[in-house]
Amino acid sequence: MLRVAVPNKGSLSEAATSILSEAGYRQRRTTKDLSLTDPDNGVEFYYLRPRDIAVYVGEGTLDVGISGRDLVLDSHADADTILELGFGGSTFRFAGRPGVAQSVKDLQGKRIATSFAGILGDHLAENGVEASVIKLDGAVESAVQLGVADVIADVVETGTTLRQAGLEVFGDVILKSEAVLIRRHGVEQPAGLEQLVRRLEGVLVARNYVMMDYDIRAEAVEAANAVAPGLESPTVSPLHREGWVAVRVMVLRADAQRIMDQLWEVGARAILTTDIHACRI
Ligand SMILES: Nc1ncnc2c1ncn2[C@@H]1O[C@H](COP(=O)(O)OP(=O)(O)OP(=O)(O)O)[C@@H](O)[C@H]1O
Ligand SMILES: O=P(O)(O)OC[C@H]1O[C@H](OP(=O)(O)OP(=O)(O)O)[C@H](O)[C@@H]1O
Ligand SMILES: [Mg+2]
Repeated sequence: MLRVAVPNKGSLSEAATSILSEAGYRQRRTTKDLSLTDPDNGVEFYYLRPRDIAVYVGEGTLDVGISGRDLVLDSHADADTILELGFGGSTFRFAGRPGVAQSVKDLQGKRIATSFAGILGDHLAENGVEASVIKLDGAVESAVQLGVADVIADVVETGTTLRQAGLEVFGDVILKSEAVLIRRHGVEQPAGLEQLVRRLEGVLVARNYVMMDYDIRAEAVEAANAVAPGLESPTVSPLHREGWVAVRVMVLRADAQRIMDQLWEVGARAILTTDIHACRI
């Protein structure tokens, strides 16, 4: 059986369970369950902290897992990203009281609080900066006010927590993160992984794309294809009405309205978009 690690708590937990359910896998009913077997799909799920998932997968104890890119890099786990999952997006950034520093270069000799000592240490070393790293478990934003650190390096999503603590980001984004599916580096592909990846890719496509149908005069099809070329090639079918065809094409959900406008401009009519429920590309 394929052994899959799933975040049990925190920001990634709910979205990880939803994407697996959408991909047709059984998921645990209560948050107290530590593991769950899905015999029909040949998969065992283990519910663990996402920081620990990087370690289990890196050690080869579990075949694959869902974690955050930042957590994987922070733990220096021997794991590769197989698939970016499109949720749990965040940035990892420096922040401090207004004016305290402009960039990482200003941090020589400073005290920096963080829960990501691995990423911070790597970043300081890359920039040739020596600073003292104060390792905290959470609520890092309070470290400045409470006087244990001069600045912090922390996960920033909306920036609300920073603002509440009277802090501002400074310097470049250290890392952009999102939830990722990981497996141990350099081992043979475990049985069942290909199916899991294909199913998850199917969910991502169904989430990110819509199906667009329209009617157009045959001579305008090329112009319409230039606007919406589809993933491979649009399906063009004859219509009963002479000189007209029906076209079916997948487009990015985020671009759908703009593409409908442009298709209309080149002569498309009866333009419809529909959700894709599930797919294999
Ligand atoms: N707003 C957010 N806050 C924290 N982590 C976030 C946020 N958005 C996305 N993430 C990502 O979630 C992962 C952290 O998950 P984890 O469960 O360890 O912490 P958490 O969500 O802060 O949970 P906890 O409540 O235990 O602090 C990281 O990959 C991080 O980048
Ligand atoms: O930019 P924002 O949208 O405010 O989100 C970022 C904050 O959310 C997380 O904290 P969490 O609530 O997980 O608490 P923690 O610091 O104790 O982990 C993270 O550590 C930041 O503090
Ligand atoms: Mg947290």
